[in-house]
Amino acid sequence: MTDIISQKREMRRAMRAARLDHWQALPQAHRALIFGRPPRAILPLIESAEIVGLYHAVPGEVPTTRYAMHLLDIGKMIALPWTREHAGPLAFRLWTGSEETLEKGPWGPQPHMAMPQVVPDALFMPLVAFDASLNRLGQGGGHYDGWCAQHPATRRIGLGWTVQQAERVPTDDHDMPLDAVITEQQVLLPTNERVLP
Ligand SMILES: Nc1nc2c(c(=O)[nH]1)N(C=O)[C@@H](CNc1ccc(C(=O)N[C@@H](CCC(=O)O)C(=O)O)cc1)CN2
Ligand SMILES: Nc1ncnc2c1ncn2[C@@H]1O[C@H](COP(=O)(O)OP(=O)(O)OP(=O)(O)O)[C@@H](O)[C@H]1O
Repeated sequence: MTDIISQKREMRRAMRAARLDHWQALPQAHRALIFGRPPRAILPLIESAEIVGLYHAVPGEVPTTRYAMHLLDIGKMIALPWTREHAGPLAFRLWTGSEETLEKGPWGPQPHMAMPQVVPDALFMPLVAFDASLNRLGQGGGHYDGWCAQHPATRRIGLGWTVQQAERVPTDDHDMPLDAVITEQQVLLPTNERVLP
């Protein structure tokens, strides 16, 4: 086991716990409201996108329900992660925005296999941890890493709570930095510019 792998494992453990604690402390009705719509600062990353990728949040993750509704309202198509099996590669399939059109997948609700597979032009990704250099730590399955490596033109936007910011996320050669991170307190951009959401 290389040092980076064990550092990532330890950071994942600590940050998953911090993420869940933070989420649990928020009143349920407030969680989704905090992330109402993508902040102005990231509009350049999504304005020309026809298809925007989101995710179906699990406990602890930043909720995406309001983003989904907003993106549909402004005429975007939205897509969600889809995998055939646990270890399977990640794909994206279109989503109508209705919970009823989702079915049970290996990792949770996902679009039906009959929905068209698409390549989102911009992708909102759940984070386990991030840092000021826009490095991302995910679940460790390599799902997003693999997909992003094959689709480098897709803009990568991380969603996380401020408590998930690390001093420095350990990185491998395959890790691709994000184009932006949105938290409940700020938007992090590559220039280290800090703006309010
Ligand atoms: N909401 C959501 N959807 C997603 C992801 C995600 O992180 N969040 N994914 C992101 O890739 C993909 C699914 N991959 C996942 C990989 C691992 C775990 C997970 O929960 N892992 C275990 C720990 C596994 C380990 O450390 O060995 C866990 O947290 O208990 C979840 C999803 C696609 N869909
Ligand atoms: N582009 C890639 N090509 C081949 N293997 C990769 C690639 N990206 C990641 N992997 C492999 O996937 C596994 C998980 O990588 P890593 O620990 O960086 O996960 P992560 O970024 O936290 O997770 P995820 O990408 O699922 O959000 C590692 O074994 C890594 O070698």
